[in-house]
Amino acid sequence: MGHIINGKQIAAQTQVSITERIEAFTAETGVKPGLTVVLVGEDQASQVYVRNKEKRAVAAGINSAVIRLEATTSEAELLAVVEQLNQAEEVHGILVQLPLPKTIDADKVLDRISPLKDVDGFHPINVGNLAIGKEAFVPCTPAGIIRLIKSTGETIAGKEAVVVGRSNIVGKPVAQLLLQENATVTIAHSRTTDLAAVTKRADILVVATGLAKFIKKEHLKPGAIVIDVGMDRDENNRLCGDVDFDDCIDVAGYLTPVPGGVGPMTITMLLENTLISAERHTN
Ligand SMILES: NC(=O)C1=CN([C@@H]2O[C@H](COP(=O)(O)OP(=O)(O)OC[C@H]3O[C@@H](n4cnc5c(N)ncnc54)[C@H](OP(=O)(O)O)[C@@H]3O)[C@@H](O)[C@H]2O)C=CC1
Ligand SMILES: Nc1nc(=O)c2c([nH]1)NC[C@@H]1CN(c3ccc(C(=O)N[C@@H](CCC(=O)O)C(=O)O)cc3)C=[N+]21
Ligand SMILES: [Mg+2]
Repeated sequence: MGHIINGKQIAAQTQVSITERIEAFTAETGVKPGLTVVLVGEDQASQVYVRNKEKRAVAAGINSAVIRLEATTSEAELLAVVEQLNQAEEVHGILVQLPLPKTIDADKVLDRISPLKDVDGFHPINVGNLAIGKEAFVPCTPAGIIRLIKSTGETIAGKEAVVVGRSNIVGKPVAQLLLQENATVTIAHSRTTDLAAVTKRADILVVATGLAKFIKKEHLKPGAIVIDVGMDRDENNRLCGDVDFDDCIDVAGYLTPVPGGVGPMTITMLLENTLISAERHTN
């Protein structure tokens, strides 16, 4: 029987120490870290994330704001909002919730967020700095994944790590971080021939496909650390991951559940990035 990695608990514990750092920072400087989330349209899933983020940011001592814009908002209007936030002194972190409506060019919007306020780590400057090993805002989901892997007490260096998925927001940056931790990294995707042969090599398997219960025990090396990034819906419209939890839990060494795994840790990392940004803007 594999161990369940309790992301919810680890996220809460990590938030305690971030909250203490924020209290000390605010006591010393008189500045409250500020995070503004921009939500365009009514994407159901995004509404849930935004609500969770706001609650936890406020609890951590962060000045949290949400700008809700109609789905019909034009690209020019959104760019103007971003520009205003870039200029606003009390705003240290800007997060534009993805996906954006198809009428808006998301890359263009991400380009316009000040890299110094880009707490998502999605701006090309931060992506580039991460790739060359310089200081950067590290994307929250990948950063949280590394923390969850480390929580097992297993070492990453020298291990075979396989990432399934190559998106800019999860697959590619988590592969970069695993490489920085000295894992031997393979990235698989929809054009991979014989996926199971690749994933079976993994001591550490990170899955970010968006395909409900896609990974089965046949994909796993016994004892592997398995990180499930998916936020999917099963046949009963219940939240589930990309990994078939019940099928895999007896073969995996460690497995993250959905919900209660990667998601809560993502939010904790966002709070930490907001604190880091406030410190950089203030010192
Ligand atoms: N918990 C959290 O904090 C977060 C959760 N998520 C969730 O993670 C999941 C992935 O998100 P995201 O990375 O944005 O997804 P994308 O849809 O952007 O990327 C999915 C990736 O999976 C690959 N893929 C699709 N089908 C297969 C297949 N049959 N075999 C192997 N690879 C395949 C795609 O390959 P190709 O490139 O060839 O098309 C692509 O690279 C979603 O469920 C999302 O909701 C996302 C962000 C944060
Ligand atoms: N600019 C941008 N940055 C993101 O980081 C970003 C984004 N856009 N768009 C959407 C994805 C997805 N994402 C999640 C964050 C937290 C949970 C989360 O808190 N999940 C909880 C609760 C889920 C629930 O109850 O519905 C859990 O898994 O236990 C999930 C998903 C961030 N993303
Ligand atoms: Mg995507």
